[in-house]
Amino acid sequence: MASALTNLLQSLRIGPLAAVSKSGKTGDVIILPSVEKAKGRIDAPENDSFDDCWIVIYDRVYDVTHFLREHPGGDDIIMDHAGRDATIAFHGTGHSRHAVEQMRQFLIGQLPASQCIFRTGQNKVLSSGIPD
Ligand code: HEM
Repeated sequence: MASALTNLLQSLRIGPLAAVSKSGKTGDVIILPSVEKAKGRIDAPENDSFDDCWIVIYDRVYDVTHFLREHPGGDDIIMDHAGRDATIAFHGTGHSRHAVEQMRQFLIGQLPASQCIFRTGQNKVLSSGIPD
């Protein structure tokens, strides 16, 4: 029952990120192979604290731990979405092109294809304005 509820919350994108495990099986966040620093952190279960903060925006996973305190909109507003999907909040704020460019440096991974709602399996974005 607990897992059915977790699945429902995750499909609504309001639950915590799927646990990241070493197995890399479906349902896990896919860590970009090029991101060395992520490797040692793969066991971290939640990634929702000031010391370890990941958010999802447009199906991509960002490690914003070191950006939190520099964020022009404040750290608290990002912490409201820590370990969760922040797409609606990010989009609703109407971030500039500069903000979208800046976001790239924090990219560490992507949701599995089955959980992506802004991209096809071939990683093609489904609408303009979404970072490719
Ligand atoms: C990696 C992710 C993020 C980056 C790189 C980022 C970057 C920025 C930047 C550069 C600005 C200045 C205005 C602009 O250029 O658009 C800004 C403002 C703002 N951001 Fe973010 N942001 C991120 C995530 C978020 C999230 C998840 C929220 C959640 C609601 C958020 C809320 C805001 C708000 C409310 C402002 C307006 C601040 C003001 O004008 O007083 N941001 N952000």
